[in-house]
Amino acid sequence: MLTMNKINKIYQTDMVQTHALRDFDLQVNEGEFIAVTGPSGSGKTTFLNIAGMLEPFSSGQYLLDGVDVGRLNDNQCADLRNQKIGYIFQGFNLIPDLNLYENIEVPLRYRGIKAAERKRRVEQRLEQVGLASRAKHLPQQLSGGQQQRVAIARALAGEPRFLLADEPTGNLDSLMARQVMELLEQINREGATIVMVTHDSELARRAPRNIQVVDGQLADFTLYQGNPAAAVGA
Ligand SMILES: Nc1ncnc2c1ncn2[C@@H]1O[C@H](COP(=O)(O)OP(=O)(O)OP(=O)(O)O)[C@@H](O)[C@H]1O
Repeated sequence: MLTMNKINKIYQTDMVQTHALRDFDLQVNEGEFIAVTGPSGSGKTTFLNIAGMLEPFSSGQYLLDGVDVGRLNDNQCADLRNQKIGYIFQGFNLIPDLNLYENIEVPLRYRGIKAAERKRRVEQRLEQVGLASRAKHLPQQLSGGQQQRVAIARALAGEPRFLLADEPTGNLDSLMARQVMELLEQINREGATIVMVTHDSELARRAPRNIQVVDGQLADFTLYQGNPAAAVGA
């Protein structure tokens, strides 16, 4: 589904150059659920943003379902992203003037989904994250954890085949974090491929595949649970 070959990302700011990803290689197969861990500043968010086509890379090749992302223009990138990718942002990215219902509905409008289907999806996802009674509330009227759940509902409403999540449980207590993890596991069983960045080692261990980013590269250590054969490339 996703193949990255020798991806490099260099940020240039004033006098400072940061090599955030170095010859980054990764293959993600359809239906996988991968947890990404690693030290702060090691490049996890950069990798996720590039995978989600939210920022360009400096060199290398990124194939998504066989499409060479580096050859697409901005509009083509946006189309592909809309079709295939859901993204749960670290900072929620909710629109402050819209209520919860509207926040979840916005990306569905962009995709041209009809009103009745939009209503069905928004209500289903609000229910699923336990916020159905808050549909008319504005984001500022919610706690950080509740806003995080809205951001998750918004990503899931798009029914993406490929879900990228940056610290989706970062603002949640441990009970809510487990519930979010169960939600992601359910979405994964329903067919979505998931890549989740997390600092929570307990949650990471629940994912069938763990990868670690260190200094902009995949660490040699890559732990596979439940499928030891995969660890040796079999
Ligand atoms: N927009 C940017 N401009 C310049 N440098 C950046 C930018 N974004 C990230 N970096 C740098 O790239 C490196 C990797 O950052 P990144 O956010 O990908 O790390 P991370 O592993 O997600 O960190 P954390 O776990 O703290 O969120 C860091 O050195 C960071 O300072």
